[in-house]
Amino acid sequence: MYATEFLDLPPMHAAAGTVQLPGSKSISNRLLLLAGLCQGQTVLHDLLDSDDTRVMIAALRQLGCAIEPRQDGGLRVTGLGGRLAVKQGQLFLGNAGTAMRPLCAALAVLSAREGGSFEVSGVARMHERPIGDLVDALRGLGCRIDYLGHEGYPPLRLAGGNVHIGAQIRVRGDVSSQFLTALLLALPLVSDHGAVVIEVEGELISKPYIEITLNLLQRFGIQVERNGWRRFTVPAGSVYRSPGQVHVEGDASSASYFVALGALAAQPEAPLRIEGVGADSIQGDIRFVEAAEAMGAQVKRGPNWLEVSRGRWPLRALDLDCNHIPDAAMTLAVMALYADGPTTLRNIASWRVKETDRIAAMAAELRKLGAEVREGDDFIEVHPLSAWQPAAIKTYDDHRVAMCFSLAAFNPLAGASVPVRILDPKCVAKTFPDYFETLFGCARAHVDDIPVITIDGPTASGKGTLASEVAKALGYHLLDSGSLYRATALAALRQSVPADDEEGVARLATALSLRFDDHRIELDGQDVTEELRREDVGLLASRVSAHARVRDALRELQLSFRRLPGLVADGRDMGTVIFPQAALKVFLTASAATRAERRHKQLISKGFSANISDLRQDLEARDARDRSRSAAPMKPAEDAVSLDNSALSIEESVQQVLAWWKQRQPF
Ligand SMILES: O=C(O)C1=C[C@@H](OP(=O)(O)O)[C@@H](O)[C@H](O)C1
Ligand SMILES: C=C(OP(=O)(O)O)C(=O)O
Repeated sequence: MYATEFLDLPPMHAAAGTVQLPGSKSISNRLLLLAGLCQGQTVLHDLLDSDDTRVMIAALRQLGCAIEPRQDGGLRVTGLGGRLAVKQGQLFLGNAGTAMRPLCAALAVLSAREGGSFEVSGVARMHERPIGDLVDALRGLGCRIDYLGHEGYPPLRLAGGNVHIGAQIRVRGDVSSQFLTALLLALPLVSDHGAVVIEVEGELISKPYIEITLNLLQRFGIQVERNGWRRFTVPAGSVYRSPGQVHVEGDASSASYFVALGALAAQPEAPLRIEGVGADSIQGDIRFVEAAEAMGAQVKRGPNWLEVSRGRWPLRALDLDCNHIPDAAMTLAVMALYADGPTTLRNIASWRVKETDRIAAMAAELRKLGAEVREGDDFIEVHPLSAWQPAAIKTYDDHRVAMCFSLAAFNPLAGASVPVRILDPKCVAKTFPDYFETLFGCARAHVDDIPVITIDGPTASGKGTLASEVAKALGYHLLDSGSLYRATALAALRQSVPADDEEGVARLATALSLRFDDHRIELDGQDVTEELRREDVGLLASRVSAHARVRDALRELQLSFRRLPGLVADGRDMGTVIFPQAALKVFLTASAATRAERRHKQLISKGFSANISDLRQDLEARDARDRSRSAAPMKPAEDAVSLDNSALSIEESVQQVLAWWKQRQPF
């Protein structure tokens, strides 16, 4: 996951390959609750691992459910058997509507029947998301529920009561379908003395989510009778029965970004393949595919996969009632930028009470890109875009805003070439923590569009640390080019190839088998991270790196580090030879005395003995050799900015480089 302050998406122009979807949020949280309420054990496979499911799991554990990971990746849940194991608790449910609403209903009826008191809360936005209709329905049933903040909103206290199932239970359905879902999931708990009838008042929205609820209840042995969308009956004596093992299908709402991407950027002969959902999905958002087809996507489907490519171009504008696909419809609003006329998405009033006011958020951010947008209480109209502007997209802690706006970075397909900045990209953790990694796995950009920052400088100037910190702050890849020369030197040592055998060392360099993994480096399958830092390896690296053929042999490997979303490369010739077009080149220096001192500290802390003046002599000799070699001598690029960090902390140097970088961005 990118936990950076922002993530800059360079202009991208194509997509291909295969995407594996994370599990469905709606299915995962329903299954967790059902497994938690029923008797015995249930093993859940391919469950979504994200903020929304983590809060649900944590809450169920607090309530006494044993939830353990299995060796095969499944999660074993031991249910409560419909009874409270714990009578008190304070549960934090983040911003997960699928945890807040159903857990409230379950705890309200359980505490009313068995006694107990539970406080449920969430993030600040959750305390602005309505729950009054559900509370009214549960109070009508005899549950005692107190508002701890504002009337109609969490946090709540669920504190006993006296359940009487006689009259019908009424619930409004026009603000969120999750209130009805919550009742359907919880009311089997009180069906022992008779059937429970739920009447829906007002127009029920987001109906397909009710179908998911009914489908999963059925898997747990509960057959709800349904009369249209008005009346639902939980039969008398309904008891949750574990199906033993359940598999969670991929998330259809998460699929929407890749279906859209295929429609925009995948060629028919190499469609984007999406695995995890398909024609057999029980999620309503699978019908996003039809909307994408209406806009021009070409889609092939199997039971649990989709293959999507561009059909019609530009996309065909759409006028669509999106009530049945409230979440995926946000993706259409960004696709609309690539259409042949204004697209109108209707009947989406519920957008206003979700992770943020989504109609307002989409309108504001689309306008930042330059789009003309009209919004009303329950619709949004988006015009296609011709004059794209680079924009820093605010994401309002809303995963879907972050994910759908990533599609705006494909503006080269509409004749533009501007980057898109996604602020606070970690908000995708709600349902798809690895969204951007997945996107970069299948998106393509022209190599010249992928930003590079080079940091060159002499030994012990601190460029490795600086580069690594800058890369971390921007979410970019890191190339420590020195490590490639060190690895070549180590290979030469191991295979007894003399350092002055240019041909022999170059052959080794060409055939290096290296693997980089989270700051560790493997040579021939063996972790050599520490060995590469040895002084003798460093000195030998300086010698072998003077050979032009060795440098040539490592060139392609270095270039291959330039991948989405960007690269920070450190070394001695990054800005002069390997990435001469880099947008920011830093030449880092520090006095020889400072560098010798740093190296000395480093060695002592690792338990090696060292002498400062010897170290200083060594590094001055090395500087001289690096500067005077004929192949790619170490020198600042003409357009490099110099940074002498002798008197700077690491943090200060990092901030300086980031400030230079930000100045060069168009946002
Ligand atoms: O029941 C569910 O799993 C959901 C129902 C929908 O909410 P509304 O019914 O509030 O539209 C949807 O937006 C949400 O992401 C998940
Ligand atoms: C509305 C959403 O979430 P929640 O389940 O919290 O309602 C969503 O995921 O788009």
